[in-house]
Amino acid sequence: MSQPTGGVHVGLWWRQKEPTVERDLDGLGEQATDGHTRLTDIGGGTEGRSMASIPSIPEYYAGKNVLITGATGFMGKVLVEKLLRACPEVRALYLLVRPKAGQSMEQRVSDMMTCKLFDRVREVNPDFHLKIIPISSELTQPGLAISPEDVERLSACINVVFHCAATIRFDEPLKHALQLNVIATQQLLSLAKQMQHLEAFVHISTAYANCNRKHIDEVIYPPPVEPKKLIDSLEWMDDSIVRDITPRLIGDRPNTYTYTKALAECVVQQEQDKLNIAIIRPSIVGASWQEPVPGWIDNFNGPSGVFIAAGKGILRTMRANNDAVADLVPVDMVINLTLAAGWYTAVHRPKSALVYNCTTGGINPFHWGQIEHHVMSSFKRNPLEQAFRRPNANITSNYLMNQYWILVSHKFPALIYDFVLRLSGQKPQMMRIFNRLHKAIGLLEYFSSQDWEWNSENMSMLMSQLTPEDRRTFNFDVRQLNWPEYIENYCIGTKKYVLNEDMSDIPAARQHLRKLRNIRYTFNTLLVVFIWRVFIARSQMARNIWYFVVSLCFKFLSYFRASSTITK
Ligand SMILES: CCCCCCCCCCCCCCCC(=O)SCCNC(=O)CCNC(=O)[C@H](O)C(C)(C)COP(=O)(O)OP(=O)(O)OC[C@H]1O[C@@H](n2cnc3c(N)ncnc32)[C@H](O)[C@@H]1OP(=O)(O)O
Ligand SMILES: NC(=O)C1=CN([C@@H]2O[C@H](COP(=O)(O)OP(=O)(O)OC[C@H]3O[C@@H](n4cnc5c(N)ncnc54)[C@H](OP(=O)(O)O)[C@@H]3O)[C@@H](O)[C@H]2O)C=CC1
Repeated sequence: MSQPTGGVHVGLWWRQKEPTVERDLDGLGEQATDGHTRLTDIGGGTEGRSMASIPSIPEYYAGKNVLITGATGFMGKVLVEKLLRACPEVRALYLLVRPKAGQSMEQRVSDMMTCKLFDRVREVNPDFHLKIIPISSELTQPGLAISPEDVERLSACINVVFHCAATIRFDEPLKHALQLNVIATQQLLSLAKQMQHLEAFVHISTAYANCNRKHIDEVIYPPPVEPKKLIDSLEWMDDSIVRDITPRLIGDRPNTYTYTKALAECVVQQEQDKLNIAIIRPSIVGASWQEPVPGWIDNFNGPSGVFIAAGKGILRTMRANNDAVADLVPVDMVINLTLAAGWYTAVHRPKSALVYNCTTGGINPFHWGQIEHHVMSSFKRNPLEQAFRRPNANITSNYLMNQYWILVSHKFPALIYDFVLRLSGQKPQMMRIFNRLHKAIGLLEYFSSQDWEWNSENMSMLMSQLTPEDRRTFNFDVRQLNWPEYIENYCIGTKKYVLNEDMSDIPAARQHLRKLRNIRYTFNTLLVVFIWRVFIARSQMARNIWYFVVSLCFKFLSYFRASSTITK
């Protein structure tokens, strides 16, 4: 297994080309209607082209057929919505979707379109669903399980591919993660090579694909192992052997997710001579910043589950470094950058794949300690319904301290709660919830306990290439993020969109927190009295101290009463 050494500096291409790419904003008006036809005729690179022929982003996507994988996922949905809303002239979106949980792929797509996320686009264009064409596909199957007719159809019409699908589970067995994150990517690239009018292939990776490095440039690093060799070797091994050798294979990466995403980048890079490729590497993708609504989020992944568990008062302690940068990036910014990168790749046709580290830490840093503070105060202002305890989570980098608080603040209350449930004839559940929570946060701690430095020059370069109008519509300027406001909206978003709680119930939720506070005070008082009673029953010294304190209090009281009578 070869260890990553240097990197292939594909990110430098733009710096050589930059002086030639100036925009003639006056020329753009002319392009609005026919920009796309001209672009499909361009043969490689922007050299020698009239600056006036560069369309804006919506102009570019006008009339285009776009293929999207992972459209039913968190980021895929935001991508579909934004494309439909900000590029209303896009011709069609072909979504590769699989049937799931007893639902056909058509049913899943039509359910997706009724979701709140699409309210804004529905207002502007109630018929937006006519532009969505679901294609049945199971990415883990040979040929992606796309029918020959669909392959023909896609080959004939697709102009841009966005590959978002992946398994993002940290505990995914290596064989499955490899199948979906690497082999499916390989198969999609083969399909892309058959597409006669393909202008850009955008692959969504992760900023943590190379988390075994502290400084990460916008380059594709040599893979930990040649993907083809690994695929061939794992093919004949049974699952238990693969499970046994997984830790050796992933080496200094924390999980199969980051490992297979690194391999996928290598697979994508191998095609860079034949296709126009962009690789987007977001860090920790969080709720939306502004669009389509602030705070939109629909899952428990990454920090969202942690915030919810803290807001419900379940999570009281977690291992994280207060001073480490929390590299969160809002989903709408990631999607804006993705669409802009698709445009740039198709219009400028870089000679090799460009990598965009889509991160915030280097430009507008915020730390886990600050996140903890703002999450807690936000949930105190806007509490979640039926909290288990008052929100009060603390992060610590000290292992022993964390174990102590797990015992005192997680396991002990869970035992008491389950005991009460048992007494009332119900099934105990709290310990089970805590065990799952501990598993989840155990998998996240790697990312919250250290920080990384990402170079994000390509992101800045891309921004400099946009017209002022596109910069507003496809805003990914992370300097504009106001973190406290963003975190507040994020917490409210988890309440509204993940837990489906009504904002009008906040007074009742506050009342519930007050009740919990009173229960806690009463419980603590009873506990102190109980311990003290046990103590003074057994020790003469404790009794002496007790009488001394009581007589002291009595003397003070008499003194204040006497002095207040004199002053009257
Ligand atoms: C105030 C403090 C501030 C400090 C705050 C620090 C935050 C520090 C974040 C770092 C974050 C790094 C992120 C790296 C950046 C990427 O590269 S992004 C990719 C991120 N990927 C993930 O986050 C996936 C992680 N999740 C997993 O691997 C798996 O879900 C887990 C955690 C192993 C759990 O597996 P499982 O026990 O099999 O559970 P799973 O089937 O996933 O879910 C079962 C149910 O529990 C729910 N659930 C899942 N997770 C949770 C959860 N965490 N809570 C509650 N319910 C949950 C599911 O929705 C599901 O519900 P149903 O559909 O059954 O109704
Ligand atoms: N979320 C994050 O914080 C980050 C995500 N990323 C990357 O962004 C991309 C999108 O992530 P995100 O939206 O959060 O992930 P989700 O888990 O929300 O979505 C994954 C998508 O992939 C699809 N998919 C999974 N397996 C298959 C399959 N066998 N056949 C067909 N489709 C399948 C899912 O479809 P289905 O609905 O059928 O399951 C779903 O649409 C991924 O590549 C991820 O690595 C990168 C950095 C951070």
